[in-house]
Amino acid sequence: MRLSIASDHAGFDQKQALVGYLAERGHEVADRGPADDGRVDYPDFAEKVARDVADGAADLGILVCGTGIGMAVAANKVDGIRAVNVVRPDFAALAREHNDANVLTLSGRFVSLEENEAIVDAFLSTAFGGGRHAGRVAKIHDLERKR
Ligand SMILES: O=C(CO)[C@H](O)[C@H](O)[C@H](O)COP(=O)(O)O
Repeated sequence: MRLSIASDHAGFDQKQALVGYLAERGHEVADRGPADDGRVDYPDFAEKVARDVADGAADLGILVCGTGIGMAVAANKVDGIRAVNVVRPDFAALAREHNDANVLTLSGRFVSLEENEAIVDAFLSTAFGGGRHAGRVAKIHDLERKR
């Protein structure tokens, strides 16, 4: 799978670890930064990953900040993005199956790396269910045209 990943300073250590974790599992990983743990603003990095996904350069995106909340809020401002902030694996699977979520945002400060790896595994291994969910996802995108 082609993945785009980024963080802010609060998610940097886990982002670095996840890049290796995902590459070891055969994914093509585009690390969109930052390159060190210096203080940065999460919207700048959320936009990079969100645009990779929205433009089709990546299949799915992963963002890590302190809570994952700021990254989700920012990424969802890009048309076509359905970013979800997830702290448990079953929610990650449901976000893919029901919501066709295309960006996963993680907490680097409140969730362990091992837990986040399990969340990522669930997210990447679950397909969109379609069916009754497809019309609901289409209605989400109708909202973009009403902005
Ligand atoms: O946006 C966030 C909270 O919703 C992220 O967790 C950020 O990483 C956090 O705000 C960064 O905080 P800091 O005090 O500037 O390190």
